[in-house]
Amino acid sequence: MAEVPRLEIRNLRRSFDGRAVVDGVSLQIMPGQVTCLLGPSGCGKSTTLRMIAGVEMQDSGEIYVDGKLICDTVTRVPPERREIGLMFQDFALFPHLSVEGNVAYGLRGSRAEKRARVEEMLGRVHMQRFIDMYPHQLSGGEQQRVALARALAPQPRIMLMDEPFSGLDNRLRDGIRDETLSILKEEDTGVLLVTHEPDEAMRMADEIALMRDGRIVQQGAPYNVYTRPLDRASVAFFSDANVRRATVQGALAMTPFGRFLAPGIADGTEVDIVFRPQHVRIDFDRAGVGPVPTAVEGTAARAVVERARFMGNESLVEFRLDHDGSVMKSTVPGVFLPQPGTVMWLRVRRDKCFVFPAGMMG
Ligand SMILES: Nc1ncnc2c1ncn2[C@@H]1O[C@H](COP(=O)(O)OP(=O)(O)OP(=O)(O)O)[C@@H](O)[C@H]1O
Repeated sequence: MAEVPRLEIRNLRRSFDGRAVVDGVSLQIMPGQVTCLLGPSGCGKSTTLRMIAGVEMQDSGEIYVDGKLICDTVTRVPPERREIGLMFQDFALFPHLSVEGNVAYGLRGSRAEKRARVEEMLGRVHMQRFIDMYPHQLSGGEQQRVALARALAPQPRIMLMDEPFSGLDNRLRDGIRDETLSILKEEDTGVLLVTHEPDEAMRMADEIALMRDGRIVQQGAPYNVYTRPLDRASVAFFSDANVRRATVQGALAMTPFGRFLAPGIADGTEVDIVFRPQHVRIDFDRAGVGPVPTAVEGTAARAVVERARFMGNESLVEFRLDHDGSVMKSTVPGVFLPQPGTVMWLRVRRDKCFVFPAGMMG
């Protein structure tokens, strides 16, 4: 028998003041699966999450948990009976309850059972020694970790998380994030995590649902969404992107980097050739001569270093192309800091670039 999704939403819609903020969103999350709803600010991610949580009512569409309808426009299971855990950025702890009281809230069983579960959960977020303290005695990051323990303690079937790690400093964030993921996977929870940070989505998600203007525009494994972007906006959302505009003639687009294939695109159409800085290949100038053209990397374009910055894991070098003075960015692993004014030759890997009709920003 086919496995039943932990969470399924069908065609959710919600408008505010006549504007569709969530415009027909459907998705399924299987047990133990983490799906990230990723998109720019204001695209409708939080509204989607709030409807699933039951704190916002949809105009239309259905929500199912383990195959059971919990909400459409007729049926409406109240939020507290949906067996959905919530971990929102502004989801405050109860100020009058101790850390123990907060984490035990919503737990069933004997006092001893509750205490054992509270200790286990606090241990997992490294907060055991704060068990008798009150929220006002904790830092923001510590409060967030207690909130996480509280959300995980009742073993919800589904966990909805809205930028849950954003208040933590970098060093803590990675550890808590990984620990949270492993708890959720162990307990077969389905997770829907909202973020506007591609790095966070890539790190956490089994599947990314890319959202824009109230719709899911692309969905798949992080690798697929990153390497097969839908349009120029999707490339630019994940990383810096270089763009060359060109006109198609005979299914080819001519650029200072040589020809690019543009199959199926009509003569005279303008296209944007989009490529990430890490796919620009740099060669040194040898007495005014660039490297020999190849099928994989095309023709080299002469360029001058504008500036170079060390970024930690890599260096970012900005070039100005001789051809038209446009700026191209390139990243190189490690330390590579050529002097401004240095002449170099740039090539673009054909298998790593994308050709989209011009102006297709989604
Ligand atoms: N109660 C409301 N009344 C009117 N407009 C609303 C309401 N709630 C949300 N909106 C609008 O709906 C749009 C989507 O909001 P939402 O919070 O879902 O976006 P988001 O993708 O989660 O953004 P962010 O990452 O900034 O939180 C925004 O333009 C917001 O102003």
